Order: sequence, then structure tokens, then C-alpha cells
Amino acid sequence: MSGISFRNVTKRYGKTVAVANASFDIQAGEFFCFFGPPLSGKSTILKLILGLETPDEGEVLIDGQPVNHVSPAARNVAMVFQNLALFPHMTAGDNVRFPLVERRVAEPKIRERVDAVAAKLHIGHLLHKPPSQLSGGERQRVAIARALVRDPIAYLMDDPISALDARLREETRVELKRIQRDLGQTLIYVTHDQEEAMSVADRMAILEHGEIRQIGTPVEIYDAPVSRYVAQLLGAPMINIMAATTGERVEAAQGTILLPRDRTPTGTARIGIRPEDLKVEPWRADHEGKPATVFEVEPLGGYTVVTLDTGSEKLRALMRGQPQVQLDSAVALSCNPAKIHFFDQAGGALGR
Ligand SMILES: Nc1ncnc2c1ncn2[C@@H]1O[C@H](COP(=O)(O)OP(=O)(O)OP(=O)(O)O)[C@@H](O)[C@H]1O
Repeated sequence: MSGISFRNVTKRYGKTVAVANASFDIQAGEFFCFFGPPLSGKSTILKLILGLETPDEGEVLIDGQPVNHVSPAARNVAMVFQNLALFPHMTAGDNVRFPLVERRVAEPKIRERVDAVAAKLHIGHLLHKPPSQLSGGERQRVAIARALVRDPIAYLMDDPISALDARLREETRVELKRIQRDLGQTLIYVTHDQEEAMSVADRMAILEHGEIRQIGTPVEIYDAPVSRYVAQLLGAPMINIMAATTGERVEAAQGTILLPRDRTPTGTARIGIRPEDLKVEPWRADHEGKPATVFEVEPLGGYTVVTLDTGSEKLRALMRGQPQVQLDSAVALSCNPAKIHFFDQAGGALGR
């Protein structure tokens, strides 16, 4: 089995470089996510895969074959429309059969395909209903069935659940992941929501200004971001970034966090500590360095976000449960040195 690849693909709109020299390989069966801020080129990548746009440079490959000059209809990749838009005046079943009717496929073949897809997605009992009588999850399955009825090599989704409220988004993404796993079919997915990307993707590509900055599993990228930009995109609250100076020890945030020097790569300009790795303790006389002050406490039930003022920077710590942290009290900050990310002046990662 093979998948979908870009080889040094560039796409420009006038002076705007929407996709810059992008290369990646999406494996067959993968849930692959493109994640980045608005206007970073995510939708353009989908259009290049679908054949709605042609690269200015480079090559798009589907199943190992160059497809730059293959029409969208002949590419056999299917789009699941934004908001999972189903035709409201048709039953779920007619929605699913629609792509085949449109292509004038013979009726027995249509019935065979619709039955097969409906069985895979467990929607056989819903086919007689109009979309208005389906739950959100059921509509999602029907919309996916409509994309899969043509038996595509891959199906694509462009921010499909961004319009839902937060709770429904959480439920829907779990459902979506489960469906994809059961189907075992390649899903290429665009989102601008970091939590959604991390929760659903087998692997993801991080975009900035049309360039792919990093590709990997969510955990690989979270633990070993290639740059400060990537580190800051993943994780909530955002990673703490602070200036670091080397002395007897590395000091960060006005000497509030003291780190052993031997671990610090040369060229370190900044360090990053994830909120869950920042340790907060009441200040004691035997603590070294300087105390920080508790600036704000946000008790969120299962965990608490504590904002700390070091005098030069505000840092955030994520603590389990509801720790007793006194507002305005002096605290000592520390971190397991193995958890510290080092960045050079340009924002490139120097490892951990
Ligand atoms: N048809 C077009 N004509 C001109 N410029 C375009 C066109 N489509 C995209 N662009 C530009 O290309 C860049 C990438 O856009 P794209 O829509 O791919 O980003 P995106 O990451 O999907 O953004 P969003 O998250 O806002 O949907 C942007 O600067 C955008 O303005």
C-alpha cells in the first residue's frame, strides 16, 4: 500500500507563497493532520492534493504516481465538506449514494457500495432518515459515508468540527478517531486547534507561513520541538520561554530558576519549560537564588494554573488538583533539568 506524497511543492498566489517547498509522505491508513495558525497554507495543501490547485513547482504523488496533471475527478481522493454539509432535502441514504448517481454508476453497483459503506460505518438503520433527524455524530458518519462510497484512496477534512461548541467538539473528535481507526482508511485532516490535532492525529505536520516546520507524532513533536515556534504552538497553557544567562549555573528569569550549567548547550539564548514541568514550592531560607511571587491562581477543578511573577517575566505552572498556593506569597521555582528545552537566538532548538 502506498499513500500521498509531496516533493518540494510550492504554490503561489501572486506574491503570496501559500505553500513553500513542502515535502511529506502520508502513509496509507494514517490519520494525518496539518496544523498551523490561520493563513499558514493548510487549505492550499488540501486543494493541491484534491487537484483543485496545481503546484508552481514540485510534484504531488498519489499511490506513487505523479498527479500534477491529473484532474480532480480522476485522482480518487474525496473531500468531506466543511460542517459535514448534507443535502437537507435528501434522506441520509440518498446523500450517501449521491456521488455515485452523479457519476452515472449502475444501480446494482450503487446499492452494493452503499450497503458496504453503511455496514462499515454502522448507519444502515439511519439511511431512510433526513439529516434533520440525525444526531451530530450520526451526521458525521453519513457525511463520511458519502465521501467513502467512491472507495477513495484517502478522504480529506478541512476543519470539519470548528463550528461546534467545545463540549461537542471533544465528543466528535473521539468519535472521528474511532471511525478512522475502524475503517483503516487514510484521513488527511486540517485543523487550527492544537488540542484537536494532538488528540486525533497519528502524525502531524506543523505549518508556518506555508512551510512545514516539523512532522512527527504529536508526542514526538511536543517532547522534542525543532524550534521555539513549534514549542509554543503545542500545549496549553503555552510553554514558558525565558532568557537564560550562563554563570556558575544557568540562571533564567532573573535568577529564579537555577539550573546546572553542564547540561546547557553552547549558544543557548532562551530556555523553555512546560507549565506541567515547573515545580512550585513555598520559599524557605535554605533555597538558593531568588523567590518568585504568586501573581494569580486559577482553580480549574482537576488542575490549577498558577501564574508566577519573577520580577522580569510571568511564568505559568500547571499543578494537579487544588494545591494550597497563597496569592502574593514567595515561592521557589525549579524544574527537572531533563525537562528543559534550549533554544538559540534564532529560535532553533538545541535539544533537551
Ligand atoms: N485563491 C486564493 N487567492 C489568493 N490568495 C490565496 C488564495 N487561497 C489562499 N491564498 C493565500 O494563501 C495563503 C495560505 O492560505 P490557506 O487558506 O491555505 O491557509 P490556511 O492555513 O488554510 O488558513 P485558514 O486556517 O485561515 O483557513 C494565505 O496568505 C491566503 O491569503
